[in-house]
Amino acid sequence: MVKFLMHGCNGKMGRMITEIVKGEESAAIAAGVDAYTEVPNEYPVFDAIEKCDVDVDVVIDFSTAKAVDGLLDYCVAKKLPLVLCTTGLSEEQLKKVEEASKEVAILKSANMSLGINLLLKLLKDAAKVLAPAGYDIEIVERHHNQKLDAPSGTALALADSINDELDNEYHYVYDRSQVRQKREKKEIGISAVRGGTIVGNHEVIFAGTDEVIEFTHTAYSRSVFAKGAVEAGKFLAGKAAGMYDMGDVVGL
Ligand SMILES: NC(=O)C1=CN([C@@H]2O[C@H](COP(=O)(O)OP(=O)(O)OC[C@H]3O[C@@H](n4cnc5c(N)ncnc54)[C@H](OP(=O)(O)O)[C@@H]3O)[C@@H](O)[C@H]2O)C=CC1
Ligand SMILES: O=C(O)C1=N[C@H](C(=O)O)C[C@H](O)C1
Repeated sequence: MVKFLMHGCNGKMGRMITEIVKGEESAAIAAGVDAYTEVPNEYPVFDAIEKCDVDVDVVIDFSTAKAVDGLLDYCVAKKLPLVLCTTGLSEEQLKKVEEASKEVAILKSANMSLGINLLLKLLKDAAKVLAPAGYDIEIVERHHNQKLDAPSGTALALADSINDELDNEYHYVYDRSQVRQKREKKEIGISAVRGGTIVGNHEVIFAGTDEVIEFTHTAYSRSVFAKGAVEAGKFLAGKAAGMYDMGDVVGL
């Protein structure tokens, strides 16, 4: 039985994971951490990770970027593997994640769904053919009105996957209202829409002369992220220090 510490247990994702883990025979949530502790939970909940003294095997995190520094310190101190799903991390925090991964296993992924992780691969093939043929690349993401970060971590991961394939020669343009010139060839435009309860929608557009190819992924429920996170948690238990990704879990 793999015992999870659910970091951000009372948020939208934390609650979804709590429900999904109930149907698991090989995993359970042993403790939670959340800034919001005014609701009853089936497991002990702490209002700060430093206070958590429950024995666990893996930490699953869906919280907020400002909580990630303390989380990394805790995982390193307790030698705990970490499934890091929070998005919107700063450059400094990303470096801290790399440093921490020298001490513990860290699986960092902006999107735990199978569909997006497959798309990360498919886009490499598309970019290899379409970018040299002069197609412009644009990404549009849509999310609910409670989301803190923009653009989404997934949009950035999709752009990075394409850019890696193109020798990292492309730069990202987030706000065209400030760009008083025509689009450059080697740019990836990234636009964010926020509204209502949209769970998550990502479109990658390759626009050529008289031809457009679009890849679209839509999450209709947070369960696609939650199921991926639970699988990742089970996968990471007992793993050696290092950086892992969802490709390692789903075999991509
Ligand atoms: N990788 C993936 O597949 C996915 C990633 N995400 C990312 O996960 C994160 C959380 O998303 P979501 O669940 O929708 O957000 P929510 O805001 O619904 O949940 C976050 C929870 O974390 C709590 N929190 C705040 N500070 C701390 C702290 N110091 N320690 C522990 N918990 C804290 C919040 O409490 P309070 O509200 O009181 O501040 C809240 O309950 C976001 O960054 C989002 O982008 C989301 C979906 C999928
Ligand atoms: O905040 C969300 O809700 C989501 N965040 C992730 C991101 O920033 O990419 C993943 C998913 O799209 C939902």
